Amino acid sequence: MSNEVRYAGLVGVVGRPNVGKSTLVNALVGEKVSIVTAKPQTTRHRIMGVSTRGDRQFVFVDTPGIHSDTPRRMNRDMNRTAQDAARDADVVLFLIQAGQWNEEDQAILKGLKKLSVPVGLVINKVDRLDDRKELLPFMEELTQAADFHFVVPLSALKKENLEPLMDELSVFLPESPAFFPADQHSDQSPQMVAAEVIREKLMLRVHQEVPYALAVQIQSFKREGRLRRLEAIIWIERDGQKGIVIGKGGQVLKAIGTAARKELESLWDCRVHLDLWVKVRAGWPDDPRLLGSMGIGGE
Ligand SMILES: Nc1nc2c(ncn2[C@@H]2O[C@H](COP(=O)(O)OP(=O)(O)OP(=O)(O)O)[C@@H](O)[C@H]2O)c(=O)[nH]1
Repeated sequence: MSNEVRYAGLVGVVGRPNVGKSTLVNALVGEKVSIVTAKPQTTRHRIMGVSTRGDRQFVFVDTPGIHSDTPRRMNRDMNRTAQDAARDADVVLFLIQAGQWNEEDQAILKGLKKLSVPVGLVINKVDRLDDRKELLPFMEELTQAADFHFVVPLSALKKENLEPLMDELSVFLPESPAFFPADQHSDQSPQMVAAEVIREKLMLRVHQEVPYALAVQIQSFKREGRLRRLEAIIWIERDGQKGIVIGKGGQVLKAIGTAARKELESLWDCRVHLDLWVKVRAGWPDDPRLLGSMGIGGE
């Protein structure tokens, strides 16, 4: 049997922040392509995860959470990316959390109804329900609210019920040659991966003290045989945040650097030398040039 790809398409993944979009894409693709933290709004780039199975290739467009209020430029850019992703897709997965339905979900559904793209509903985090019988009335209510092409309850975290979702999705892939080689799982450059991994380690350690106002820019990236040498800048908004990110005697920054280096070494299977610098630029979330250089929107 030939394994050549005959059907390939884009699967948009939308949903309010923190419903588990990144976790789902990572689980479906089978490796970590998008960073996951417990803090909402961690996904900024339009990251693709690619899964090739036999003659079918699924390209997941893992979008930032769609937000209803958008006071700052960064959020506006994120919103636009999310909507573009949904419009370009062959099929859209609308993620919600089991047992929860709020105004944000409602607003996203309203936006999706305007698109002429088929939408399937994914009810994630079913493992958090005390009693799975609660799912039935919840599913019934939602299927009355909209005409979804399919509804799949699952747990992205526990990797439960993922196969039925892939079966549903495969019907929507148009006839097309592959977009990516079968062994490729992501369209991200190593620089983007490095920036995301560093930002994940940062968020895990300092997000309570420095909410959102953090960005990572890779300043230089060099390959020297089996070593990759990176210099990265951590941008913060205020001088007062420097101490938090650096920590007493540089301890916090050192821990972040070590954690990021170890993860990159295992991802890339080579040695990594990582230098981190902390710099202040007031108002960076409103600076289109800086955002553009980090791959977040920009004009
Ligand atoms: N219990 C449980 N937790 C989950 C499940 N899926 C995701 N989570 C958790 O929910 C949190 C948010 O997951 P993400 O995948 O980052 O959510 P997201 O929708 O991509 O979030 P944004 O990037 O902010 O848009 C993380 O702490 C995940 O571990 C699930 O099936 N069950």
